[in-house]
Order: sequence, then structure tokens, then C-alpha cells
Amino acid sequence: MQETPVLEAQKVNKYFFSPDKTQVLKEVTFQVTRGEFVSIMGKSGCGKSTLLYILSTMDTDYEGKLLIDGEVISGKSPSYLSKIRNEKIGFVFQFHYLLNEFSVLENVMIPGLKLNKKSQPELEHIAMEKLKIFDMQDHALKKANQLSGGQKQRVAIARSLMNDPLIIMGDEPTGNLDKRNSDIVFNIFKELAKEFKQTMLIVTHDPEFAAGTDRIIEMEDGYIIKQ
Ligand SMILES: Nc1ncnc2c1ncn2[C@@H]1O[C@H](COP(=O)(O)OP(=O)(O)OP(=O)(O)O)[C@@H](O)[C@H]1O
Repeated sequence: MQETPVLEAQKVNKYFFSPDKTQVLKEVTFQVTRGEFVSIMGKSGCGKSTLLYILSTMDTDYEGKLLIDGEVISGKSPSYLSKIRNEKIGFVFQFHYLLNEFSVLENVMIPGLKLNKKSQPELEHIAMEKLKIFDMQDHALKKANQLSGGQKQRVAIARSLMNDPLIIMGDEPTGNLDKRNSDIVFNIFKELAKEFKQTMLIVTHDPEFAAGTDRIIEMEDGYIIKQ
């Protein structure tokens, strides 16, 4: 029997209506299977971020079908989508969006608090385990703004793992980092793929990053032209 894809988009079309009606996603159809490390590439403006926004269930205004873990997600209520997001998707962005006034440990715990299923000590323990993966445990009690750019991004990745997501989605997670820190973050992703079989879908402009992933999905003018 064929394995259920972690993520599946079927003929997704997206239009923006201002200033004029423009179709920015055209019949986008693809699957990501468990454990795959996939990158999405394409010229600026081809629709990568728009696609990621839809796949992450944050934008519901599109045509077509989206399935997460075999479940049809398109058309579901905002509260249901929020539950799916918290339980199944981890996010890493170009900018880390850590809360500066909170400690590193507290920042990592946030997705766990949202699920409201575990006690505070349990969440602290899990957050610490996630920090250890990236050798950031000694920084747990620092405020987020006391870290370097690269360290912040490592914490943001640890945070994305807090609820053991089915898939991590990233929008240019190395876009704001210098070469050295980009390499560190890339190696972290690579380790997540190899050691933990973590499924990941990452938008990137960096050909070197993409070359190290299992598969590159290439977009042009709203279409997937290669996958
Ligand atoms: N809210 C919006 N209203 C109207 N047009 C939009 C809106 N958001 C994006 N667009 C347009 O949709 C197209 C795709 O944008 P998107 O941000 O998805 O591209 P991208 O491939 O992620 O680009 P980049 O690599 O520069 O981040 C672009 O032409 C953009 O101008």
C-alpha cells in the first residue's frame, strides 16, 4: 500500500484582486512524503511565499485541495485550522520572531503552551531537550535578545520542533544570515532530516542550500515547472 503523503496540494489556484485580478498560483499539484527534505526555489515574485502561506493553513482563500496527513484541510474552520497548525506544523521564518523579553527556554515552550496538553515542568523538560539538539541548553535562561543572529535562529528551529511536528515549513530560514551561520542552520536541517527523519519543506533562494536537500521543487510564474 502506498504511504499517505504528509502534505498534498491538488490543483491549487490563487488570485489576488488588487490592484488587478492576477493569478499567482496556477494548478499547483505536488506531494511531500514522510521524512523528505524538500526545497522550493524560483525567481522573486513567482509565488513561493504565497504557496507556503496556503500550505501552512494561514491563507484559506484559494481554489483547489490541500491535504495534511491524508486529511482534507481546505474548507475547514479557522479554529480547526489553528489546531492543525499547532499540532502538526512547525515554522521557521527568515526573521526569527522570538520574544525578546522572554527567556530562550520560554520562547521554545510557546508552541507547547498553545496546545495546552502538558504541565509546565513537562514543557520545560521538552524545551530543554530541543535546545540540547542544537547545543543551546547553556543559553536557556538568557533573554532572547542576548543571543547572536545565528543562535537566535537555532532557538527558532528548536521552537519549531516543540510539538514534534509532522512537517517543518520554512520561508528563507537562512535569508538573513551570513555564510557561516547559514551553513550552521543548513547542517541543522540536514541533521534533522538524517537523524530524525523530520519532514521539511523550505523556501530558499540559496542554490547551495537547495542542492543539499532531497528534492527541489522549482516554480516559475505561479507554476511548478519541476519537482
Ligand atoms: N497581498 C497581495 N496582494 C496582491 N498581490 C500580491 C500580494 N502578495 C503577493 N502578491 C503578488 O503575488 C506574486 C507572488 O508573490 P510571493 O510573495 O508569493 O513571491 P515569492 O516567490 O515568495 O517572492 P520572493 O522570492 O521575492 O519572496 C507577486 O507578484 C506579488 O507581487
